[in-house]
Amino acid sequence: MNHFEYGPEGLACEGVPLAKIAAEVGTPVYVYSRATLERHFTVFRDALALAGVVDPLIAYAVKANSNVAVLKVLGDLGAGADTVSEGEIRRALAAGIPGERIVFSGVGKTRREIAFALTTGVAEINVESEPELDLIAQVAAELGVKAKVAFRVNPDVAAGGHAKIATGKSENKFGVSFAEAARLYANASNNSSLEPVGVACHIGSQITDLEPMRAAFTKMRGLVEQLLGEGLSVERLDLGGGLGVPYFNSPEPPSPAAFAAMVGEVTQGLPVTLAFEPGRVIAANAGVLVSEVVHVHERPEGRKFLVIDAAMNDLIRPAMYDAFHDIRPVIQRGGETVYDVVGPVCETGDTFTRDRALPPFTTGDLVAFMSAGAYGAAMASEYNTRPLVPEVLVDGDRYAVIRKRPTYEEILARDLVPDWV
Ligand SMILES: Cc1ncc(COP(=O)(O)O)c(C=O)c1O
Ligand SMILES: N[C@@H](CCCC[NH3+])C(=O)O
Repeated sequence: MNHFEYGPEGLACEGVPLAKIAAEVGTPVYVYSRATLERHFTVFRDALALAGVVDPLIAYAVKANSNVAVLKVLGDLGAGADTVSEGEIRRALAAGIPGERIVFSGVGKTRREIAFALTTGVAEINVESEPELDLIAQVAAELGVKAKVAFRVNPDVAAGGHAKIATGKSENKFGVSFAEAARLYANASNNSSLEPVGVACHIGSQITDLEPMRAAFTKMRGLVEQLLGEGLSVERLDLGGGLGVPYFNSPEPPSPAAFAAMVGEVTQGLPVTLAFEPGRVIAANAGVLVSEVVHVHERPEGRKFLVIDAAMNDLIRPAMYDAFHDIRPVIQRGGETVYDVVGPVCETGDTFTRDRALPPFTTGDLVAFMSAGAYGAAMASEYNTRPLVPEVLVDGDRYAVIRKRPTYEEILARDLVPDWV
């Protein structure tokens, strides 16, 4: 079931034409389908259940799309939250996701963030290095609490995909080395301020091949068995996120069912519960970015630029990772023209695509960037003082603005000019 389909009024999200949202909210605007978010989460959850994974913690990776309304849709279905900052923990809590379903990851958690996480009773703080373990123990001792920690282990497995988002090799900054994990786990078990609850791994994002995951998870299984064999208590194995999604021209990723079957095989009989941190697979294809054509600029040398009102600050994935997003006309039409699609920001990198065959456009036409629900709005900025792009959630025939576009007054009020300037 696809919730972004053409109807009589052009491309629609569920029952709401994107042209209607663009007219009422303005462009650029992110539009998300509640039904798709729910379907992606339940497909992931049901696939795990079918593969025999009992009672997993599915901690949605908040970084993919951190709007509180989106978190609430997922939280209401039982999702937990994988977070990487105090801000993300606060968002998850605001969406009603309880501390016991929150995982706190990240290589540079500060003293303040650790203290905040401990007071909210998160399910596990994923420890990424030995100095961090020491800091967590110190903060927990000061607060008089026992910190539940899991060790994020770097399995030294290459996951393929873009180098900027690979995390599972020992040259990357993430996680403690596989060789150190057992020693650190044992040390933590002897520290009265720490309660080691498990081990975790996450080898990268937009992974389209199950084999590196299988290799990493098999190593993690070995580690759990080793720890249990040493008489240590291990409750949870967190297998991270990273499952890829179809971006139209990309290699077809494994389905959640194939992923879950592989997980079921690798972890069969292991006496621990499993946790997962899926982000993109839940949110990417639940959202689009709608933008309006500002000009069509044709050079005498032949290149045609489609200048639109969205820019790299609104959707940075093409500029940052050379990512491909399918671009569709909101109103279908025939014919084909080859365009470079660019935004108004003064950087050559503000190019969404080059030499893309699209239907012919004129000023005022609307385009939709597909698969933009993950790492779209969440990575947006106000570069060039372009107001942060608004977000809309569609539910059947109705929609709500779930993040409003800031006014220029609000933007300017954040800058404080001291009286000595
Ligand atoms: C620790 C951790 N967990 C989960 C995720 C979510 O990844 P994805 O959106 O690829 O599922 C990431 C980002 O790659 C991450 O760094
Ligand atoms: N932001 C990246 C993914 C990074 C994953 C975060 N660990 C993207 O858009 O593809």
